[in-house]
Amino acid sequence: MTTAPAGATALSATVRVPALEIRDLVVRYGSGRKARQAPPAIDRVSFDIAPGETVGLVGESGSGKSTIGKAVLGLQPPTSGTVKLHGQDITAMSLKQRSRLVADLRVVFQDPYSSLNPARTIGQTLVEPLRLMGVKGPEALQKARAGLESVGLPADAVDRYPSQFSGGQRQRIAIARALVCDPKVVVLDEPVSALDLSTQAQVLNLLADLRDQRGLAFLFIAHDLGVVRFLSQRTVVLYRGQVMETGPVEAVSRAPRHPYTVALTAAAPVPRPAEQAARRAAREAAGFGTAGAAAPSATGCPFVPRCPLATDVCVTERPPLRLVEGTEAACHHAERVPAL
Ligand SMILES: Nc1ncnc2c1ncn2[C@@H]1O[C@H](COP(=O)(O)OP(=O)(O)OP(=O)(O)O)[C@@H](O)[C@H]1O
Repeated sequence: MTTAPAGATALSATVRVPALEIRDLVVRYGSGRKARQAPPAIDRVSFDIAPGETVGLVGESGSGKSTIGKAVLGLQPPTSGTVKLHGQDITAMSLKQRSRLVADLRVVFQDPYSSLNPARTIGQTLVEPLRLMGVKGPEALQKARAGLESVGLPADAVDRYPSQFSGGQRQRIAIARALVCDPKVVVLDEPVSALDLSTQAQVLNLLADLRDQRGLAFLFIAHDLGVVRFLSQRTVVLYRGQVMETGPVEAVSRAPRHPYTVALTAAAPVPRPAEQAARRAAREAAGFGTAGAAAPSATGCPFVPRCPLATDVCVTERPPLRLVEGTEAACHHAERVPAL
């Protein structure tokens, strides 16, 4: 993680301010007593992203990935905690103040078919965010044309409509729209999951090149580690709104230290059937997929009902993140987690 310790003034000149800093984020949906009693959708999540870095946010459906993305983009107000963009707390800003950040913080959504307005030309779509920044007329059009070229599309695509492009090309247009304002942080919400495998690889390569050329910070949201591994330096594994494990993506993928990461990795499809079968067998031999020994509890680890390693302490005490062999895992039994 890239944060300086509190009060580290002498060091501050040499410590890079993270592009994005999330601290103790809690998000609850709804209001009233029932909502307050239910577990929050996001429960005390913290992580940073440095300029030029990609952090992959992974977890099963419903784990809270999109909610974190929405909180970062200001689409869902946090219940508590902070989200800082280049050191500025954006959760405390008014809508007017936030609108000035429109250029610094952008998003690419999953579905390139529904995210582009079919009735607008590509030029109109790309010029819109520039107009909000006060860039208009020929200058805006020139930026739109340059934006298309930067994602490998011809500049004259400005005159065409989304229906004239394939899924991969549309996702390139969505990336051009996100980058046309020269942002610092981009939320990539499952940006390749609607594309076929070879197109996925091309779009991921393009994103990596653009990140490296421009020093962009990416928050890359995906269901499994396999996809984020290609683009991310670090990963945050989420389950029921809590961070289960975080660390360098290679270490977390190769030797996970949380039983949930093991289950998630073993469940992800791999191109070689023999490897897939071996992973499934290892996972079943370790007891994953069967009910754990202990019952779930509001105070303990949320993975207890599915965890083959769970003991009494897991029911009563929420395990803090701790460093175990190169990754940080929130597991009382991280040392006993079987190898993949
Ligand atoms: N608008 C909402 N109102 C109430 N609950 C919501 C709302 N949006 C999400 N949730 C709940 O918050 C939790 C986290 O959902 P979220 O969509 O962030 O998960 P996710 O990991 O992004 O899932 P997916 O991969 O399916 O998009 C889930 O329990 C979900 O039911």
